[in-house]
Amino acid sequence: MSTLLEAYKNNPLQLHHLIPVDFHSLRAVPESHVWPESYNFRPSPSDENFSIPIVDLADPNVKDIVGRACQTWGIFQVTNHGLPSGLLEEVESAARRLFSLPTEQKKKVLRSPGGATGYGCARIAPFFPKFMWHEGFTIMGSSVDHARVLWPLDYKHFCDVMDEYQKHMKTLAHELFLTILNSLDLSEPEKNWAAAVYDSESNALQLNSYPSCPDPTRTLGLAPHTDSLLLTILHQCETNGLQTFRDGFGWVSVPRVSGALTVNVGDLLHILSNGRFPMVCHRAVVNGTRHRISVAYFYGPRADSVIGPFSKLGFPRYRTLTVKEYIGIKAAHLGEALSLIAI
Ligand SMILES: O=C(O)CCC(=O)C(=O)O
Ligand SMILES: [Fe+2]
Repeated sequence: MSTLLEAYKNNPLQLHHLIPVDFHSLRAVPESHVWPESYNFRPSPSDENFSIPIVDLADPNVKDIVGRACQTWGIFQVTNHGLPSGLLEEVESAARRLFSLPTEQKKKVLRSPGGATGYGCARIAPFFPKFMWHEGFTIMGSSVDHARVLWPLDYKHFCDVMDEYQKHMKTLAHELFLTILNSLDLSEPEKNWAAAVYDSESNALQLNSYPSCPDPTRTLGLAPHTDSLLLTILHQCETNGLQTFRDGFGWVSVPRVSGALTVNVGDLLHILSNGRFPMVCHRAVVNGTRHRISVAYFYGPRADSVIGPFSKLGFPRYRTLTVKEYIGIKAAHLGEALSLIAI
């Protein structure tokens, strides 16, 4: 758990990068949130032969299918993931309840400048010239301290839903991680070692809110980034908005498939795979009429684990370092982090 917290403490944010504007009071997109046209928010024209893989986790060949999806795209959607029915709807409605609170109330649980949990702008904000049409709420472990402030008499339901969701995400993420390890050509000891050492410890649940926007073609919900840990499992609730960058093609939409979850490779898994799994640069666009919610679960290893390319995957492209060190480099350099550890 100390991973993210320590890295963030050393890279505190300024208040203007921490407090989202009151989106509901805006009738137009303010200059501060207008992004240059070079960001071109429209995805490349869709092509049926060029869409994100959908993987049925009950498929007997799941190991090969997931391995191929990680290598070709680094991002895929999963069905038959075993989440109890109703939990996806419950987490969405709990998130909506939070974001529909008055701004002054949400600010009572504002993330501290060097903190990791609570309400605020996306952590990547300082790396970009414009502000994002986004507000977020980050949970690591229990959400009870913040929920008690938000709903002094009625916080339990929110906490129960978040606990239950995290419990199921942890199980699913670990299963996916084992499937991915099995798909790689590793020795048995190396595989077993990785499965034990990298079992989830540094996890975070990120609730994202993208209020409906008067001019969605001029602003961005979440700027292009890669996720830092091993794997991310994303629930896009109701409204599309996620896009992923594909070399030689451009931005590709990741349309939501009802009941499916989106999985993407994070930086640490890219490093472990010695670059075999591509970096997954992605972003979120906003909607003109709908208030979009997404819920991201970040799955990562213990802070003190040492991470480096698996020895069977060729000459190492990255140096070996602790997870804590990598997260610190990412917090200070964002998109440059991987090149800073390249050999
Ligand atoms: O909202 C989305 O579709 C993307 C969210 C995301 O990339 C993140 O939380 O890291
Ligand atoms: Fe992300």
